[in-house]
Parts: sequence; C-alpha cells; structure tokens
Amino acid sequence: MILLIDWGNTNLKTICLETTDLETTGLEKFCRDSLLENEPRVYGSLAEFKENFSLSPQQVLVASVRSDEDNERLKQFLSTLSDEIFFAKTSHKACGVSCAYDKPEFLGVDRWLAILAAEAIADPVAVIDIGSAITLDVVSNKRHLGGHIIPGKRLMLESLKSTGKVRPDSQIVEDEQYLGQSTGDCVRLGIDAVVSGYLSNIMDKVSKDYQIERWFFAGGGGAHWYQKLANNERRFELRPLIVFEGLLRLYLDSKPKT
Ligand SMILES: Nc1ncnc2c1ncn2[C@@H]1O[C@H](COP(=O)(O)OP(=O)(O)O)[C@@H](O)[C@H]1O
Ligand SMILES: CC(C)(COP(=O)(O)O)[C@@H](O)C(=O)NCCC(=O)O
Ligand SMILES: [K+]
Repeated sequence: MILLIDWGNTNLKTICLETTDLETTGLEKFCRDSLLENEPRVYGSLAEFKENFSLSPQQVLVASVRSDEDNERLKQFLSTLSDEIFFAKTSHKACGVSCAYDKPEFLGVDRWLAILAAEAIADPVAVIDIGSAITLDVVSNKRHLGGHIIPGKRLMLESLKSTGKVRPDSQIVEDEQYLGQSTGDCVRLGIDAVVSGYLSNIMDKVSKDYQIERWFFAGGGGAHWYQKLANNERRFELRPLIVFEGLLRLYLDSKPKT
C-alpha cells in the first residue's frame, strides 16, 4: 500500500493506493481505475491524522506547503510507519514542464504538482485551487506561464475580524439575496461576490488569451465553485485529486529508471 499526503494550510488530506508496484501502475492506471470518484480523507490537524491513521504503507509520498518545523514533525511520525518517504519539491523543470518562477522553491509544491498533473491531460490548461488560498496556474506548451494567489474565504473573513470591528453574527441568507442586512450576511455575501467575480472575470480572460482547452477545479471549495460555474461547459472539470496525481507523476519521473 502506498500513502499519498497533501498537507495544506487548513487540512491534511490523504489517499491510499492499493499497490506496491508503482512502476507498472503509474499515473494513467491510477486515473483509469477511477480513484477520482473517491474523496480524499481529510484531517484537520497532524494530531488528528496521527491519532487515526493506523495502516503500514510501503511508501509515503508527501506534498506539503507547511513550515519546516511541521514537515519535520510529519517526517518523524511517518518514519515510524515506513522506510520510504518522498517529499516533493518544486524545481525549474520536471516531467518536461518548466516553472514560471525564477526561484521555483518559492512556488507552492501543491501548485507545482497540480500543474504537472494538468499538463499530462490537456494543453493549454489551467488549474483553480480553492483552499486556504485561491490559486490559479496556467500551462501552455509544457511551460508554466504563471498564475495568481488570492486569500481564500476563511483568510478574508479573518482579516475583517482582525479589525475588532467586524464581528460576523449568525448567517441566514436566502439564495437569491446578494445584499446583507447583518454583519454576518454582509461579510458572507461580500466574500462570495469577490470569489465569484474573480473567477468569472479571470477565467473569461485567461480562456481567451491562452485558448485554454481545459479548466480543472480542486481544493475544499472546488466542488462548490465548479457547480456554480460549470453550466454544462465541457472544458470544466472537478478534479479533487489533482495534487495527488501530480505527486505520483513527479515521484515516478524522479525515480532512477531501471
Ligand atoms: N464554498 C467555498 N468557497 C470558498 N472557499 C471554501 C469553500 N468551502 C471551503 N473553502 C475553503 O477551503 C479550505 C479547505 O480546503 P483545503 O483544500 O483542504 O485547504 P488547504 O489545502 O489549504 O488545507 C477552507 O480553509 C475554506 O476556506
Ligand atoms: C499559495 C498557497 C499558500 C496555497 O496553499 P493552500 O491554500 O493549498 O493551503 C501555497 O501554494 C503556498 O504556500 N505557496 C507559496 C507561494 C507561491 O506559490 O508563490
Ligand atoms: K491545496
């Protein structure tokens, strides 16, 4: 069994592959076996993961955007489960795909892996990850062209709360309503409008400017916004495991060929 981990700023997500032979399985089989229909397991903290995870994987592959300290704590725990631990890193080039950053180490590895996975499926392609942050990445002709980072829903809410003046109350909004009449409703509807406006605007522009063939949605808010925006648009796809797919692609690519 192989354990894949995606540790973001809010959650630690895992999936398990019931195989020990990645060489012959790989990304394509992984996708074909339609693991994509399964949800990852979501843990709210490392402590929760440690408490609840009791399997013994042969290999562990990790994508983490956490601090060195957190990664060290994770590594320590994982070393009690397995001898083979692979931490993915962003680089100038992997799997034939080049990174837009001059200093690739600063591009979040979750974004890098989603880029690698997306590039294996379509070209030109774009990824929207709606998690703690909302990120956009565009890839064309095996080149990562760049992207955006904006604060996610929770970070926007926390920045308002940090003023000490905005104390969101209970939220009771009708679906069609777009103006709030309480702090909670004003904040929720306002943040929704920011995300919605950003997504419609940028997807329209990027689609036209780069002739995007496919748009992949991921992250905790991915399903919600995919449903809001997809409208039977065949170019849009919800791909909740895209970081894991990229993790597998990078791992297979970086293994010495026999
Ligand atoms: N409907 C939504 N719209 C925008 N963001 C959302 C929505 N639902 C959940 N989220 C965000 O998703 C985050 C959790 O998603 P996840 O992909 O696990 O994050 P991370 O990878 O940053 O840990 C939460 O912090 C929350 O802000
Ligand atoms: C932008 C992110 C915080 C998104 O992380 P997430 O919302 O998935 O927790 C992460 O990709 C990251 O730490 N990036 C480093 C900065 C950069 O990509 O330029
Ligand atoms: K993420």
